[in-house]
Amino acid sequence: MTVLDDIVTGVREDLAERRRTVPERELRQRAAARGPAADCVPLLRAADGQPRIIAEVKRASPSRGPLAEIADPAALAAAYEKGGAAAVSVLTERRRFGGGLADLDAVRARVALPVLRKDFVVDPYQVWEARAHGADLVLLIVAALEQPLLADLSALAAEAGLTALVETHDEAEAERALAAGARVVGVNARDLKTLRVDRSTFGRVAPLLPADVVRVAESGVRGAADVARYAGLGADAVLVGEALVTSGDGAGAVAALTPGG
Ligand SMILES: O=C(O)c1ccccc1NCC(=O)[C@H](O)[C@H](O)COP(=O)(O)O
Repeated sequence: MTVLDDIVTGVREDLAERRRTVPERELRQRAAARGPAADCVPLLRAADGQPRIIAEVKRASPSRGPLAEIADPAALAAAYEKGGAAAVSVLTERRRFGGGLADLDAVRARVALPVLRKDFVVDPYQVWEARAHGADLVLLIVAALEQPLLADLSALAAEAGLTALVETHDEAEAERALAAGARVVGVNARDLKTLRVDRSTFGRVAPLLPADVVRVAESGVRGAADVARYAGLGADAVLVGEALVTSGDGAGAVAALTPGG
């Protein structure tokens, strides 16, 4: 079993439990009551050659184990906002990342920025759940989804008013993301089988993406030099987790990623 399979198995078990407590129709009502989500495409497009920073609330990970005690995720998100982040990503997967919907609720209540629900979305229920809890964006991982389900979840995200960040790891997955209608495509440098980070992945995959697609470089960003290199390769936005949560200064660490920005 791959790490991804293992994570998704746990996600499905946790999801079954939540579904017993909160029916999907209630989530749809709560999503509708939220009103429109942020229009994320323009907000994530690079401006004047400066990529946007998507700053992540990440407690732990399969590749690195526990990363940081985040006692107050809302305060961390507010620090990211102060430092100039364009959006906040919140990992809501519980078993391997230590996250949860409570983190999403707390962050949503504190910041005005677009918020990404970062999870392993494999069921329409999770899309409604994302919007019901105030997310503006939802992650769809191509490697975790057969093409018809990827297309269905992309369409459902749009119906729920969410922007889908469709995550890819190679050229074939980029083709699948585009075929599913993605307008925001992530290229994740972390291989989901080995968990190794290969920062050359973005340079191979991004040229396949049309100019009107927002390109997001994900994972393994250690500092401003990595951000600048991704900017040179055409990244609109860069998603950063570990380097920020381990910095001890969320605002300063975000600001330092784009020193000229
Ligand atoms: O972070 C992991 O170990 C991981 C393992 C398996 C699937 C996903 C994983 N991470 C999710 C992410 O995509 C990252 O949290 C995100 O891109 C930020 O990465 P980093 O800056 O390297 O923390």
